[in-house]
Amino acid sequence: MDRPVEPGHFSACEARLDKHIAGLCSVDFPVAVVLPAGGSGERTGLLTPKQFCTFLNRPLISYTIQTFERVPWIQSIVVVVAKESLDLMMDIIHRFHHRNVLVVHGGSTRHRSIFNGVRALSEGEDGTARIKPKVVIIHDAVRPFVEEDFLLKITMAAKEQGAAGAIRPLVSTVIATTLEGYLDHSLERTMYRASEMPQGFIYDVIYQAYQRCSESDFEFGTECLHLALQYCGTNAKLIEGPPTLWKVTYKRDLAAAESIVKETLSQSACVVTGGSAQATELANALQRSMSALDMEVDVISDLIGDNAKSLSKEWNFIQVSVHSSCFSEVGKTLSALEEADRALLHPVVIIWVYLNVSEDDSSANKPMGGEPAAMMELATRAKLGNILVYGIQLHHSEEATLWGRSVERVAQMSCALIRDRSPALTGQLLQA
Ligand SMILES: Nc1ccn([C@@H]2O[C@H](COP(=O)(O)OP(=O)(O)OP(=O)(O)O)[C@@H](O)[C@H]2O)c(=O)n1
Ligand SMILES: O=P(O)(O)OC[C@@H](O)[C@@H](O)[C@@H](O)CO
Repeated sequence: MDRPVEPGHFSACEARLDKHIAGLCSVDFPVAVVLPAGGSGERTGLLTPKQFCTFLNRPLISYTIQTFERVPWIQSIVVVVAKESLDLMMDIIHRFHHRNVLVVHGGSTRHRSIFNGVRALSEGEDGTARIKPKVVIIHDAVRPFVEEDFLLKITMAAKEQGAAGAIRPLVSTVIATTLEGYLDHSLERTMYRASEMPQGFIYDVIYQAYQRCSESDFEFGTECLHLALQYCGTNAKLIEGPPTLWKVTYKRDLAAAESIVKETLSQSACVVTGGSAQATELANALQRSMSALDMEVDVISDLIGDNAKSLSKEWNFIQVSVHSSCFSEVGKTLSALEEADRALLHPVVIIWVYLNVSEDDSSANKPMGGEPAAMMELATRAKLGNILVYGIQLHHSEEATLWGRSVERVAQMSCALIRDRSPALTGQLLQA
């Protein structure tokens, strides 16, 4: 059953098409994507199909959809899911504000699912005709890491050749076995490549290939490029892709995918000083220490005016406070991030660094302004909005060596909190 996601679906597509005509994109013909996501993910050993397994509070398929949504010359995305997952898929589209996505139900095999998706691009369930794309990209929904420039290569090659596919070198030798389970012979590895995704096709090529292929193809086949050659005489252009094209197949691949996303979120941080001299001194010292830890740090006084642009491009904020009533400063950053809906797709980190500048050493380890309970309350509210708030307290020292060590500890703790993004430590008051 087709589930048009929202009114204006095709008008949004036409708007994107206008962008092509305006020459703002290098692709001047309609392109659509089919994401087969109707499998059960048996090889993960998990009850939840891998495309719906979550990491960093989002299901795997949402990362893949987001990847394609960011490509301006792709008009629409068809997601093919099992009938029992239709409602879950609609909920994911709604929760993460995915647009230009059409959901159709899959089949008992990958080829059947893909054909359902391809067909939906030219005909509605009630048989009404739809504006079919010139090129259709087919990409497994469990391959979240694909770059726009490679998609462009595949798309342009498909337009020229009729079909194109991503390949990768084999990492293990392929051998032929006897019926008794012994080695028959090994294949010359340099003669072979692994067929990956994305693949691209002139729409009519893949549509006709599926119309002509056999039941055996539908039941046992795994290669769309083969169908194009076998049934349409279209020989695909093969393009070696980057190593990021791998497919989530086993449970460990989900952990690998989470690690890659965390790494992309942890490249930089923005230190907000509030303008005080001591906070700025600490921020500049942190910038030096954290850059030595491969974290690029920007230092600003506040998040208003021109500085507000940091809210829409940064995933990590370090708020340095020297006043006892410091919650209000973190509260302001929190409200600005919530207002910008910044944490919709990825968790945002706020590290609240309380620099105790009092001369009285006895106050060195007293809790920062306000009670830790208030800190925990603020962090608990923030976590509901996918914003992770951590606290670090340090005492300002005039003694250079002591001060240097404190700054280094804050830098290391901040990098660790940003890179790990653990919900478990939110609201904690750590001592540097
Ligand atoms: N009937 C099917 C089977 C698979 N797929 C999709 O095809 C892609 C690649 O297939 P694969 O990695 O084999 O996924 P599963 O079939 O789910 O995995 P398994 O073989 O471990 O069950 C996945 O996005 C999967 O959801 C599909 O749309 N319809
Ligand atoms: O074989 P699986 O069902 O694990 O996954 C599908 C893959 O085979 C497929 O994505 C590529 O080989 C390209 O055709």
